[in-house]
Amino acid sequence: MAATFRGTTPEPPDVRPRLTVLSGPSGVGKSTVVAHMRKEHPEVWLSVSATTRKPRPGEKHGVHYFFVTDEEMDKLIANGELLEWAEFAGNRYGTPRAAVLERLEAGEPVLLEIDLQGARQVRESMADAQLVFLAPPSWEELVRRLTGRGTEPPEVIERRLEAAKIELAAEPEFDVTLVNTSVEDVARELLALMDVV
Ligand SMILES: Nc1ncnc2c1ncn2[C@@H]1O[C@H](COP(=O)(O)OP(=O)(O)OP(=O)(O)O)[C@@H](O)[C@H]1O
Ligand SMILES: Nc1nc2c(ncn2[C@@H]2O[C@H](COP(=O)(O)O)[C@@H](O)[C@H]2O)c(=O)[nH]1
Repeated sequence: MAATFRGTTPEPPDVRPRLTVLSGPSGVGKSTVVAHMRKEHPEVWLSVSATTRKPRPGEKHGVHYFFVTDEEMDKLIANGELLEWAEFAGNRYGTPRAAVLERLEAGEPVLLEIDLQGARQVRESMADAQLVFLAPPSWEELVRRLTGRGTEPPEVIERRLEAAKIELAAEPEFDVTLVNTSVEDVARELLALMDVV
């Protein structure tokens, strides 16, 4: 299992945090890992974010995101309905607060897949959250994955890669780093960190 941990394999804490945040540069494979993990462990509850980004082909409202207008996002923010929110590569994204708190209250394992700015906000508001950084095996592989996904035009890829440089530099702020060489290995390690298996 230690194969994809960078640095020392962390000791399991005595009391596991129940909220886990998965972050990492765009294209590193966060959604792929989470989808793989939830196929076998649907009991892991993944927060569905609100975003002003337009849906990609195949993305469904309420499943992949709540796709909202700028005005709707303004209201969510103004009404304090988001646990955290950030602007990323020209769009806004945020985590609906109520659903997360309900699931935590019910004692369920809760996962957020969000960017660095959001992870920092969660660290501030929920000190016992576990912050996991997903790193690419190399910069070249990150570029290959983001480009190869084929969902963004070149100028958006450029913006995301600029953001990726900042995100990669912030790796030491996280509790654990997993290197996404193998989706299966990382999914298994994430489940273990969440105390699901
Ligand atoms: N371990 C891996 N090896 C090879 N390719 C991978 C691996 N993990 C993910 N990928 C591929 O990399 C691309 C990006 O993955 P994914 O969309 O999951 O990234 P992401 O981190 O969720 O991106 P974003 O933050 O932009 O939403 C996809 O085409 C996916 O199939
Ligand atoms: N701070 C937040 N970041 C979020 C949230 N939901 C998703 N994200 C992150 O945005 C980027 C881009 O996502 P994409 O779907 O457009 O590729 C990526 O890093 C996501 O993790 C959120 O609620 N808050």
